[in-house]
Amino acid sequence: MVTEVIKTNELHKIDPVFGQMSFDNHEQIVFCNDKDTGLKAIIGIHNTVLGPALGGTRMWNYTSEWEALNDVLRLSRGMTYKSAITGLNLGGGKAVLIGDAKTQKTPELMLKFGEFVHSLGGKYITAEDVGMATSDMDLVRTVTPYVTGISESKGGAGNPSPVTAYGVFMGMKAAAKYKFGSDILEDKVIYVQGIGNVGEALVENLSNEGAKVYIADINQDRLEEVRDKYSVNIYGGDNIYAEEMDIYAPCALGATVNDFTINQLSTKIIAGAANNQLAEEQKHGKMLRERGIVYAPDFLINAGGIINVYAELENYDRKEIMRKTENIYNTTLEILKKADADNITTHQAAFNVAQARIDARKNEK
Ligand SMILES: NC(=O)c1ccc[n+]([C@@H]2O[C@H](COP(=O)([O-])OP(=O)(O)OC[C@H]3O[C@@H](n4cnc5c(N)ncnc54)[C@H](O)[C@@H]3O)[C@@H](O)[C@H]2O)c1
Repeated sequence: MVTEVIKTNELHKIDPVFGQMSFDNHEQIVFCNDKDTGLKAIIGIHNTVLGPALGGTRMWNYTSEWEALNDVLRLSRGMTYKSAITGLNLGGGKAVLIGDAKTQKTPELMLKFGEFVHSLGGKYITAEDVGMATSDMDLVRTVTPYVTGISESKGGAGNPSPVTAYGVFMGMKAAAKYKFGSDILEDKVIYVQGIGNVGEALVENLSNEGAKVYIADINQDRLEEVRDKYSVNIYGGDNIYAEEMDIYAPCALGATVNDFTINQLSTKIIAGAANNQLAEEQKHGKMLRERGIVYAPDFLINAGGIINVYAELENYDRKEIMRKTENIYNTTLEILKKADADNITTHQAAFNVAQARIDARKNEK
């Protein structure tokens, strides 16, 4: 990678970290580098008022360091509010590894990353995210206890994705109840964008309920595999946003609700697993509200995964995990109603509840 050295007399124009829009009073940002393994990672610790900052590690082939930094800042902030609204005693953190998970993720690199996590003494606890598998967390566990999402055979709660998908399914049902008066998804036209770990498990829940499911992904093999397994339809068009549908479920990467897509959207509900679906929370939240599209806040309905990994820290069982995840239905319905009553966006309504919990704890201290 060729990097230009910024001249010191130009530095003031850049404000590379604290000046970023996505920098929202993060407590700590850790840049990790290891020449031998090629590790380049950023750990973002947004807020630890409620507890240690827990959030997954994402490995992605970012086009620039700016993109990686922006991603980790947005993701770690999201974790703060996700844990807060879910009632967990956790703060918000996240890590990104810069590189292609398929070709650059080696055991040595993961171990080195684990050492960096360990050096933070438990202030940040990691788990899996895009580009990571349970086996990677098992490896990290050999160098630090500050990791969750490890396999069941090693005492962990296993892959969180099916639990995340179940929570999204619950949130989607609540949004349907609010919008259509019934939470039955049979015959509803639902587009699932991204059929990875969470997307596939969501498709399973939806097809069991008899929804008319369309799937989209950049991976053709995966599309065929999931279509054959659940008898769903592969989306063959080139602009998913403009398709007439009841529910759009973004389950790939974030920011798909943005200036380019929002006016094309022809859906009644947005409910999916991807983090940070709104490119700009205030602006795009408002635009969705004006257009009458019900948005089930991502950080609220995709909390099943964090509930699952939290169980590893608190030693609660599968039944309790599923009970807490099922409760996403009730919380979502409350938030949608509250947004209406207060005439604010659903994102803002969820955010306010989460922030109030953080503020209350801060005042207790
Ligand atoms: N795994 C969890 O428990 C969990 C928890 C909370 C949130 N999330 C979020 O949910 C999303 C999916 O997570 P995952 O674990 O299933 O990841 P994954 O890597 O298993 O799956 C992502 C899928 O999206 C596809 N994809 C990527 N870019 C795409 C595009 N432009 N259009 C269509 N498809 C595209 C990929 O090919 C892949 O199949 C991520 O945003 C993640 O942060 C996951």
